[in-house]
Amino acid sequence: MAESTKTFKIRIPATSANIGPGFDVVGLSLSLYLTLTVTVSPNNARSPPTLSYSGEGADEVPLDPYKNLTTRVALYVLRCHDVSSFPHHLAIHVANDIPFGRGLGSSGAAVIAGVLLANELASLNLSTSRMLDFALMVERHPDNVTAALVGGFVGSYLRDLDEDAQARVQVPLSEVLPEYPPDAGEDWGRDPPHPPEGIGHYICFGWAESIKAVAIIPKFELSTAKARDVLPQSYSRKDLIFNLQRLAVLTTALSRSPPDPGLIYDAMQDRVHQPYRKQLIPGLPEVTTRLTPSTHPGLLGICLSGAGPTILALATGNFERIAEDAKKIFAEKGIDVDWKVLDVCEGSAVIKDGQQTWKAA
Ligand SMILES: Nc1ncnc2c1ncn2[C@@H]1O[C@H](COP(=O)(O)OP(=O)(O)OP(=O)(O)O)[C@@H](O)[C@H]1O
Ligand SMILES: N[C@@H](CCO)C(=O)O
Repeated sequence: MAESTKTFKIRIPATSANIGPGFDVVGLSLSLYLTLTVTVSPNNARSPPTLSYSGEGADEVPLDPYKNLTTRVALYVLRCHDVSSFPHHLAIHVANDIPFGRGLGSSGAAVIAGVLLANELASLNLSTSRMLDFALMVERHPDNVTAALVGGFVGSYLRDLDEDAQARVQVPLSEVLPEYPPDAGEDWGRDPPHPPEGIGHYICFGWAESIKAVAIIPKFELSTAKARDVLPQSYSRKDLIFNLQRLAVLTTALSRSPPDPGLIYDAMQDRVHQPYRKQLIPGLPEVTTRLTPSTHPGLLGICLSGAGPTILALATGNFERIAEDAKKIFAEKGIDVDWKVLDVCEGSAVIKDGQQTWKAA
């Protein structure tokens, strides 16, 4: 029987990590998506995969599948399962709503897209936990990738690994995602570093339905690497306790209906990353202190989204005023912003013939 064309979509949400005190711990999936439309045609003649992009990042992202983050991650996962190349006649169109380098988890989404792509192309049937292992070999903090994969408001940690497993997760990223030569063929390279089992563990928290996220997105990029470089290597006991106390309260406070603005506003304060990042984001201290539940009824709390520069305001109403007032403060610093009101949404999905065929379990 002749094989038919295989088509499916992969949809990954944006994410906001940290939510104030939960640096590298909590993430929230938001209703802005990276969508891949994948077609594999039934033709055995050798042909390289083709990649096209529309939307955010379309003018800067590499379209060479051996250089693009999503397809390189897919190839890594395939090679770990003895599949040495992409299928012939593979075409991928990426429609992207998630702006690059803004603190909305664009790289985490691209990595999860690569893992799901490999899982579908080679029918690997990986568990959610194993998918997370592969993602964590590439993006080494768990907050964005976990929230992108499983969805909702999620807390995660990296397990203390034994010596051998620890060495495996610490291999340089260049070995996990090598620079493939242009004519990378079936026999390319040596065995890739396989992830140990169960690198990351997570739990999904509740989320009060009335809470939406206002993303105030400055029109400049800040790479996560640069925003991590400004952080200190160690912290005082006082600052760590400050964050731990707030995070413990925040994870439950955001699940309660009606939400308590006084409690949430305080619980979203942070002393671990935001104070150090203000030098990279003009307007950050002003926006996060001048907008409060008293000045802007409906506002619950306000923080840096991920590594920034986006500001995340959690609110039950008054969205436009919150966003426009934040915009005015940024304008005083000469920074133009876009803003969007987003819902907390489900995690990643694979869709065939309009039906969802995979979601995290
Ligand atoms: N859809 C995509 N396809 C390919 N590469 C991407 C895609 N999205 C992001 N990237 C790569 O990831 C880089 C941005 O990653 P970075 O970690 O600096 O920021 P971010 O993930 O948007 O923010 P944060 O981690 O703070 O939420 C882009 O410059 C690009 O190289
Ligand atoms: N927790 C990470 C999220 C960005 O990817 C950070 O703030 O650096």
